[in-house]
Amino acid sequence: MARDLLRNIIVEIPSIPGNFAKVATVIGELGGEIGDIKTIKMGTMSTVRDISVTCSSKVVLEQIVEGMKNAGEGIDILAVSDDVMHAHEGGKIHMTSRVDVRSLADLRRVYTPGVANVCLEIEKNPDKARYFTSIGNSVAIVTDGSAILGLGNIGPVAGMPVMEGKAVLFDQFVGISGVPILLNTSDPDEVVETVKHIHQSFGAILLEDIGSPHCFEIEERLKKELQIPVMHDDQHGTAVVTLAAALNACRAAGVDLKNAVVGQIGLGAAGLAISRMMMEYGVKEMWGTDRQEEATNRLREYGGTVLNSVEEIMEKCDIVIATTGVEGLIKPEMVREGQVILALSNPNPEIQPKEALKAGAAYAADGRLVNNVLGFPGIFRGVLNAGASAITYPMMIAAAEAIVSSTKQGDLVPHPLDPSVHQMVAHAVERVALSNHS
Ligand SMILES: NC(=O)C1=CN([C@@H]2O[C@H](COP(=O)(O)OP(=O)(O)OC[C@H]3O[C@@H](n4cnc5c(N)ncnc54)[C@H](O)[C@@H]3O)[C@@H](O)[C@H]2O)C=CC1
Ligand SMILES: CC(=O)C(=O)O
Ligand SMILES: [Mg+2]
Repeated sequence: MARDLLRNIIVEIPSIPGNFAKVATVIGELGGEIGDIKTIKMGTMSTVRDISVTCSSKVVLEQIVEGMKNAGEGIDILAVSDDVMHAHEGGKIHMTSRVDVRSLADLRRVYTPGVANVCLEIEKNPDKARYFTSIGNSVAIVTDGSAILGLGNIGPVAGMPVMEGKAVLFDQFVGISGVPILLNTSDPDEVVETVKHIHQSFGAILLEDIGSPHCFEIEERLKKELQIPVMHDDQHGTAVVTLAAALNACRAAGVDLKNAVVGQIGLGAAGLAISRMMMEYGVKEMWGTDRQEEATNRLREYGGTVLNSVEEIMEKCDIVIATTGVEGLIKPEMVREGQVILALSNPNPEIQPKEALKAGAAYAADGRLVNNVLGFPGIFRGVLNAGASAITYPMMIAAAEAIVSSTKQGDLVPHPLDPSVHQMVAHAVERVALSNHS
């Protein structure tokens, strides 16, 4: 069952050994999953803790809160807060200046008249914009809102929290300024024209949550027509991280990914790119299914094999990847002993990893774990550092291998908050980009 309701429960617990364990047990027994626990006050009589809890519904949440209150004498619930909505109040990003203006001399240096000399220098030598402006460190995060996570075509404004989220990750993980651009058109001609008109403000373009099939034409045309890197993250960022997860699973099982039978359920933006990446890496048996014929035709065009149903993929493949946006599409009885199941749809996977493991899978993960956050920050840092004009398959495979080398033994992927993974990806991509120049 999906546990996508996240709340923070602030609880005061009398300082008696074993009291916290009672509270934690009640949460688990009533279907809640404990995330972060912060100690707000440690007193002699009582301790106040902020416990983040995910559960499946408001009814379950009420039962958990009631159960916690009754877990022991003196236990008091001080507040139940919606931390997620709270974190979004006022938006998550803000443009700030890198220089202080404290004196008239500062003003004249960073603005008029001083700035004019810099403008003329760039006019004489446009390449200098990379050094004297923020352009070379800025990436446009472009969406039309047509495939926001697995929520469907909810429009670009409703998708803004996702774009702001990507901008936060760019900033915090690799120091890139990500600028959301919301387009009120999905027409490929209009999207391409608009991005072409604004691209000079940026060092690269990240396309996000643009649905299939129009995402394919948009990305291909922009890649051809612009001299800066363009990447649709749902396609290639996801493919890089999925390749890394599959390589790690195979490494642990002692098999060669190239000889494994890989099945892809859902051949939209993410699924087709994952299949292409697997074949590019050398996977010989790449099988896929989709409810839309035009999607399966595309897999055939790239050299993959089409199967007729989700059941058939589950029956025949060693590694199964799902990117359909359909919660619960994979039933536990379809899982085969020893299979690797990557159910990557957000916000809710095709099968919960715990259910898949219980049904016999050797490894299982969802889209929270195997997520393009492990790829896109380092990939863009790498190409911006190198001044590259495109993101290529060799760069993406190097990025996947860097993710593999950053993974601790026994894990499928590294922790996204481990800063070294983003640095490793960036270095790997930059190295390949620079070797292409020489
Ligand atoms: N974990 C991660 O890093 C990422 C996860 N995703 C997730 O993948 C999902 C799909 O995203 P996109 O590929 O961008 O969307 P999309 O709309 O381009 O593709 C979805 C595909 O699934 C197919 N599909 C839907 N129901 C199906 C069914 N019952 N059987 C077979 N095929 C079916 C559709 O026909 C379509 O081709 C979303 O939930 C998204 O959150 C996407 C990108 C990254
Ligand atoms: C992670 C992501 O990009 C998605 O689910 O669409
Ligand atoms: Mg996305």
